[in-house]
Amino acid sequence: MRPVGSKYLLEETLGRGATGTVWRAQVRPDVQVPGIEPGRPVAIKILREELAADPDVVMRFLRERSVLLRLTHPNIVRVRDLVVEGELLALVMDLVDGPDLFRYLRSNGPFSPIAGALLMAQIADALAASHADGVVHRDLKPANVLLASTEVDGGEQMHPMLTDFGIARLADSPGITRTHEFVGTPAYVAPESADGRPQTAAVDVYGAGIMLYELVTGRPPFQGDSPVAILHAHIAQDPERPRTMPEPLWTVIERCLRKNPDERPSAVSLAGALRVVAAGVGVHASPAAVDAALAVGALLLPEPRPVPQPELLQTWSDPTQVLPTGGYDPAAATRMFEGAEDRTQLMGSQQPAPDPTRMMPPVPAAPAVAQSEAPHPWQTQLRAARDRNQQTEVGYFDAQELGPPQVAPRPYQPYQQQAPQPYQPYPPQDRRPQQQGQQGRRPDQGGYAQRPQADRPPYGQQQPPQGYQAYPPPAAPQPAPVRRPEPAPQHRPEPPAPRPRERAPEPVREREREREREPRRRSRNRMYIPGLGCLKGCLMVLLILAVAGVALWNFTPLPQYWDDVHGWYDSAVTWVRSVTGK
Ligand SMILES: Nc1ncnc2c1ncn2[C@@H]1O[C@H](COP(=O)(O)OP(=O)(O)OP(=O)(O)O)[C@@H](O)[C@H]1O
Repeated sequence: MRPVGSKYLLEETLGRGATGTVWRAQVRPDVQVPGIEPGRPVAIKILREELAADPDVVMRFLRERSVLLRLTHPNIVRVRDLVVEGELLALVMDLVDGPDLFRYLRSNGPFSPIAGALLMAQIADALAASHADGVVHRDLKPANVLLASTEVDGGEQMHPMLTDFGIARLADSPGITRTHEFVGTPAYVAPESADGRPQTAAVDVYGAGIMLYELVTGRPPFQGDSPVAILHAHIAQDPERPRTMPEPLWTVIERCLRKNPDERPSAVSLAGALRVVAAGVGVHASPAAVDAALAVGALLLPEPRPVPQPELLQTWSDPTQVLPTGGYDPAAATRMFEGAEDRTQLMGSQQPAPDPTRMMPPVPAAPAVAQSEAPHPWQTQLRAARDRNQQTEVGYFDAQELGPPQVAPRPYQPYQQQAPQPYQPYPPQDRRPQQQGQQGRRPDQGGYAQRPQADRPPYGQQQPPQGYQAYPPPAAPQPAPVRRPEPAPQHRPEPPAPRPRERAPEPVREREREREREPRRRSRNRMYIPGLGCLKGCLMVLLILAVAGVALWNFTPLPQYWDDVHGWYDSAVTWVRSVTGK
């Protein structure tokens, strides 16, 4: 077993992501770590060297450790320790014995609407808890949900656990992303993140909407040939309702995927709404449950105006201050900072403005880069997007290679203009796992869709909106559009203030400057030919075989053997002929 830091022994690699490698590990026998029972295996995420070497990341790591350590919820993978020793930056977590949701989806196919809604409700619970604690996840995706299996009533039930809290924030460091990089996963990135606008808790709700869509359909709603195209789609495209998606579930997804973060529900209301939907789309749902599900739009209330959290703001305005850590004494981590005044000074000189969203304050700008030199957020975001759609991206993306957007922004279409898609019952071959012990029943046993439309009260008489505009039913023609039309070429209607792009300097000089200060740039394949690697391998094997054949023929007695074999063959033929007389 390989020692790591002074307290842990690594056993085996569990997986590798963009931000680090996760190991199965255990505490050294001679060491006591509060919260970790001796001998209990743990998972350790060792952050990439590049991150660990960045003073800003280290500083964030130290400042956020108390928040991460106290983040406790049944659906959140518990962080037990943060290690900062020398060049090592690592998070010690509870080990979850089970696949991640990404892998599960790939091997088992999509979930039924009920199972998907119930699973996401638990993830929304975890988000609600973390948002209440001032932590935005920022990289919600199936790969960051681990599925532990728990025993319930003698059977196994999947228990989703959200992991990787804070990692996206750590990786989104000026030192790391200074040269126009982007942290996130293109398929799950909220429009405001792609656009370089402030990220609040609403980015997680957007990610939850994307995940929910993917859970029940098997694919995310926005796709494209490249990360750039996907980012464009997040900003400019409206999601389309799949024909088999139950109306209440679509209402929830559509609200989570609103382009305007203020129109998205809070995580708390999302969790509640999903449970109402799960209870009302089952085949044996009671009429009252069906009605409640149909009126779910009224439950999707946005985040109330957040109150600044004094403790967090205080900590953030004074980076040298350490929050109480709830019994845990991360002395090793703190020691690392002794004598590192420069870093502290650097952060201290950038006091972030209090963030009214109660979330962690925005990433401070790199002091070395003057505002006038800063690239437009689009350059920043798009350059960083790379070719893998599912992994968190911390990459370099050259704006010169972007060219025009690959997904042409669609003109806005009010919801009512879309062809109404009648609700279809779930396909009978639905084979998705149902969460045991929940209200959900197999969809193929009749139900939600079979309730006559006439039984339902008219929409106007359903639960009134509670301080938030209810989403109109897709089938009912409404004269007024739900959302404001947005002019297609500019993705946002407002900006009264000049956009950063307009303030950006002349692009050629900008690119030259960036090239000078971009030591980490790697060469990129300009063209990707599928199967080229395999073809090259085959040709190489053929070449080696040919060379080996020539060598054998010329430098061994093989020709002699060949002549002998020939001779034997001729003799045999002659003998056969003489025997048969032919
Ligand atoms: N606490 C844990 N217990 C068990 N396995 C874990 C734990 N955390 C992560 N893993 C496994 O380790 C692998 C890598 O995790 P990691 O978070 O680095 O991957 P990722 O989410 O794909 O990466 P990234 O978010 O950086 O793109 C995953 O396959 C996951 O299943």
